Amino acid sequence: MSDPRRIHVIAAVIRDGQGRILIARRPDHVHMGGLWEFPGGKLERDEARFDGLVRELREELGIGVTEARPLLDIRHDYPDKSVRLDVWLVTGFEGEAHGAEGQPVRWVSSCELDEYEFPAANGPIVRAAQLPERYLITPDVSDEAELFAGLQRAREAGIRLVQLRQTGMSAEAYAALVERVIAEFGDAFRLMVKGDEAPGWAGVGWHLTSRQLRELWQRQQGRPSDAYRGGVAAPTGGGVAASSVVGAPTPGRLGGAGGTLLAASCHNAEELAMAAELGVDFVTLSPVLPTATHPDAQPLGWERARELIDSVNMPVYLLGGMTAEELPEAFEVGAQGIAAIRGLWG
Ligand SMILES: Nc1nc2c([nH]c(=O)n2[C@H]2C[C@H](O)[C@@H](COP(=O)(O)OP(=O)(O)OP(=O)(O)O)O2)c(=O)[nH]1
Ligand SMILES: [Mg+2]
Repeated sequence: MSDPRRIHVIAAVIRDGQGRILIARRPDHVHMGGLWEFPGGKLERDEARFDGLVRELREELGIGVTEARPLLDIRHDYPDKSVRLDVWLVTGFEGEAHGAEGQPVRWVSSCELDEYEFPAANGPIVRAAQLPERYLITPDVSDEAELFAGLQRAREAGIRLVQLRQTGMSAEAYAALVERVIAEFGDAFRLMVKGDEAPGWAGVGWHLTSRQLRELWQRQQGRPSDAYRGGVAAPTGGGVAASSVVGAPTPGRLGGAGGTLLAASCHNAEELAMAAELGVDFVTLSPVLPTATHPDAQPLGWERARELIDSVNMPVYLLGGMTAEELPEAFEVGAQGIAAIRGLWG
């Protein structure tokens, strides 16, 4: 991050009250010209990050930022220049956004982001813009009615990303349960499932255990990308769609294809590096704080979590002792948000 040749760029995912996101088209003659982007530009010498954000959005869109927080901080090396893309989520602003420098701008839904061509570095930014701040992992419950009641409460609480985690079930019983959840909740959730192979339901994502991550990473060495995504059906639309960023580096990439999310559970730098190489859409990192379910595990703590998040270019959900109260701190260390079982099970 301290490399003086790396250009520090502030970019903004601006979200309006209807959840639409503003994108702008870069002029033809500039670096990455003609591609769509999240508005922003180079931080000036000795300028604070938030001040740079405010200045850029005033210059480029004629708006005054009133509410914003860090969303994702990534590094990318283009052949001709290296950038740090310091991306903020802007949820409050004054004025009407317009292309103040004559550039075309467009408000689009998070799914529609997939239809636009962005610079190669933007894959994880598009994903971060599409993913919510809370990731619910379902607890083991004694009966299905309890599970469905909890999912209903989660839907009412605005939770949109859910991992159906039911341990001690046969693969067949689990698959039948997934189908009942899809039938009941449809597009209300972006559903992530566990299992030994990529799920075959349209739009349902696959959350790898760290053991599966390692195995897939080992098998993937020297293999063409997408070798393990066979059987994943085409997206139905709705919910958070994974994007296919044209021009993105594809080696080893598994995530995103066909609108299906790929995620992995990580606990250390090595697992994060494997997840990054596989090109997963997002990860959970745990345990951040001590938890009742894993009393023996050594928690990472906030500062180690910050360092680990800093080392990768993808959205990270912090897991382990998290509740909605920890969200501000999670954002502060650079996380996408929090993942939790009990902490989000209202
Ligand atoms: N603003 C923005 N820049 C991006 C994105 N993705 C991406 O790779 N970049 C790169 C392209 C450029 O090399 C750099 C941003 O520089 P810029 O040309 O927008 O800088 P600026 O607004 O300050 O303009 P200027 O000083 O060159 O006139 O970051 C993105 O989504 N938004
Ligand atoms: Mg700019």
